[in-house]
Amino acid sequence: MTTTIVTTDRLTKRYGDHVAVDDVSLTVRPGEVYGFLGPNGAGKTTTLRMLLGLIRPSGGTATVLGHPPGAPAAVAEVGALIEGPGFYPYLSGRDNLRVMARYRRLGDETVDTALTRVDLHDRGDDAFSTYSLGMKQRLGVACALLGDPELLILDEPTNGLDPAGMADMRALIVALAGQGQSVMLSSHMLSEVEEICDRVGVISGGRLIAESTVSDIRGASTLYVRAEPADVALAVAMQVGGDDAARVLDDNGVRIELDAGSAPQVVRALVQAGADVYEVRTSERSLEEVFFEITAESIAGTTQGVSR
Ligand SMILES: Nc1ncnc2c1ncn2[C@@H]1O[C@H](COP(=O)(O)OP(=O)(O)OP(=O)(O)O)[C@@H](O)[C@H]1O
Repeated sequence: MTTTIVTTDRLTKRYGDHVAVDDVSLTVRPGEVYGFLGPNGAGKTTTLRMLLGLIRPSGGTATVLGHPPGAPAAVAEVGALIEGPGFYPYLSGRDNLRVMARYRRLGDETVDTALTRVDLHDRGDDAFSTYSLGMKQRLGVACALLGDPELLILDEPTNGLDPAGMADMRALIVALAGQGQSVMLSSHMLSEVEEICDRVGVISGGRLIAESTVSDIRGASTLYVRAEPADVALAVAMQVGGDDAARVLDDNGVRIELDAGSAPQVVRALVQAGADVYEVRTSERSLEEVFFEITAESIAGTTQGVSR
């Protein structure tokens, strides 16, 4: 059995002077949903295209299911939805998939299985042009599922979908992972992927700046305290959590970088200091907040090195 599904080692792609993907080393493990996150232009699609063997790296290496990208053994076991699949508008969804299946020398039965897995079986005989955007995107996933590949690579699968379409796509990805498929998907919509990914890699300006589980990346939960006077609350927070752990928020609340277990200690200290405590709760940073923090730090740290 393969112990890693995808590994890259200092994978790099340059276009002239521009480094689109810069020394990226990442790992996708069996059975996981891996979110590849980054703002527009971060290098997600370029990385995925290298993993699919569609473009050649300028440096570094990648292994997909134990093979070099694009090797026949890798191609046979990877299904991809990248940059909008091209379908014939006048053919039915089923016939579009049959065209693809025959091209890949797969039997027609794989078409029915794929249509069922994306919940399009009942609409399979309707023309592609009559499909909603969400259905078109699901047909793209069905196309990637032909031949039951071990790994699915989905580039921005929720892009352009309405909230209901996004929810359907999320549920589909979770269901596929539940059936044992490893999934690597890219997104710039963090709120989208935090619910469904086991681990995420964050890319910014071509560099992988974090790779971990969603909860590790989000970090420890923090305590939010609203007490008056605010300056007393801040002093207490600094005393309990240390000078750098506490700050006053716009609403006069105080945020303390302490785990939830410290709440009783903080409340006791506030009361002893004569503060009136109105609210104490734990607040987890959303992935969105963390993402902006770490991408901003990464951009600030590399601005001098960025060529335009
Ligand atoms: N063929 C190319 N020639 C020159 N530059 C390119 C080429 N392909 C991509 N780039 C540049 O490489 C960088 C990364 O692009 P890429 O499409 O991988 O980003 P992305 O993270 O997928 O962004 P998006 O979410 O907008 O698709 C961008 O600055 C892009 O302009």
